[in-house]
Amino acid sequence: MAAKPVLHYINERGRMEPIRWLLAAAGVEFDECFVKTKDDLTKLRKDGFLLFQQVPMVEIDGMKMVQTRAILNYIAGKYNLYGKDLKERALIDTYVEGLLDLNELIMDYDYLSADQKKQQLAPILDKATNRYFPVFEKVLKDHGRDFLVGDRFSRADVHLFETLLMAEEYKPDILASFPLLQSFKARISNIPTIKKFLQPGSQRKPAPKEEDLQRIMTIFH
Ligand SMILES: N[C@@H](CCC(=O)N[C@@H](CS)C(=O)NCC(=O)O)C(=O)O
Repeated sequence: MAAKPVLHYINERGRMEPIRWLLAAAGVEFDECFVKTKDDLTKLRKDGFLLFQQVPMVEIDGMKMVQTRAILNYIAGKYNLYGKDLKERALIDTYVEGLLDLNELIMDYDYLSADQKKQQLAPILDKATNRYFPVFEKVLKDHGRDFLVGDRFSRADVHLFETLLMAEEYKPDILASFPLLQSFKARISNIPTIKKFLQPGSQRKPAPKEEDLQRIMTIFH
């Protein structure tokens, strides 16, 4: 049996969370080795495990992979979540890049101070509601299938689902004017691997707590 992938990152969602989601969606079990202090990060660097001195790093299939997108691409390709041909892959990439842009806004928001958060939430929610979600509502309408691309579940569905859940944390009724996104969410949440990852006690991470922000910052800066 192949070794489980090992994920090296802080015990927070950040840049690793889409990787956790994709592995979970593919039904792949993984282990996590948390970077808890600056010394832990320094050790990984000294051991030569971080090509650009950064995490996320994922040990998988004998490789020590860095760069979030490269890791996601590998997992998606390996577990058939990357479309049936190059054109589907191009479409999936387009959707995923848009979603990762939005995801990054939310991730950066998670690490702001309480004061900064007050100012920054509205523009992020505005972008989600007026720029990104209408695109996916229209894709679902025009495509008329259960999934965003082709006839099967792909990484685009996983990233959209993850992003919808995150946006709802900050505005629970954010999908009110997107009926197809609501039904998409209900459908995807019933896929067994996704259902499992949604259960309490899974390796899914919540938003970082205010009291942990300072400690997290000292690891990276
Ligand atoms: N492009 C990289 C960016 C990785 C990155 O910025 N990682 C942060 C943690 S989330 C880090 O390791 N920061 C320390 C540093 O850049 O020295 C990726 O997507 O993996």
